[in-house]
Amino acid sequence: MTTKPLAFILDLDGTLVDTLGDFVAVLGLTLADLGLPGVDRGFVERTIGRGGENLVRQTLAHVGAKPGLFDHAWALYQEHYAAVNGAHAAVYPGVVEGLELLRATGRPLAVLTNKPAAPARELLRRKGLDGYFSHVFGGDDFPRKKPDPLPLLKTCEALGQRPASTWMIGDSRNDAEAARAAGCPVVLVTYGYNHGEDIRAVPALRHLDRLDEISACVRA
Ligand SMILES: O=C(O)COP(=O)(O)O
Ligand SMILES: [Mg+2]
Repeated sequence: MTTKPLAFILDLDGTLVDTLGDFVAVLGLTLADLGLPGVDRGFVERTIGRGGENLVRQTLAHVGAKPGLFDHAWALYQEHYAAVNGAHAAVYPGVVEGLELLRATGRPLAVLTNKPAAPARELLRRKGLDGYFSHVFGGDDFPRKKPDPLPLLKTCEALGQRPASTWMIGDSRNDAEAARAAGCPVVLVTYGYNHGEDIRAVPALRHLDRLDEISACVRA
């Protein structure tokens, strides 16, 4: 039996906000600066979710860049990301309604993303979502990122709740693996990015097509 949720941790990219367009634009600008060929949207969609550094590394390898370019590429990427952040991104349908439902439970909500904390907080602010969360943690707030359980355990600690009572809501097996290892029940949304694989194959308490379908889980 799953314990009643006393707190919620939500992923950002692919769960709250569709940021694929931002990643595509930022990588395009970064690669153009480096005189390298661009990458297609499908590649970006399959590769996001493990943090920006991983995305830049995978992209450089994908386009056959010479070794040793990472530091320069990462600096350019971060500069472009700060400028573009949110311009090609949209809050998914059902997210505001879902956050309202979660807020109405009176339980605290946190964001835990692999995106660095500064652009994550700025994106939430630009999209009007920042008011829902007591804590926002990014990929650079802890020594390890999801799918490692450490960031989830630290977020539970900050929320003052045991992992068994803290639900993780995410869009990828990264979130599910981190949650399982931390001991948090997991709910998965079906509309995000899951490394090109069907998220329904990943075990979860529930798979939601919209975040506001969470009402069926929290009402009981
Ligand atoms: O990889 C990223 O930058 C963000 O990923 P997440 O918000 O889905 O954790
Ligand atoms: Mg995600």
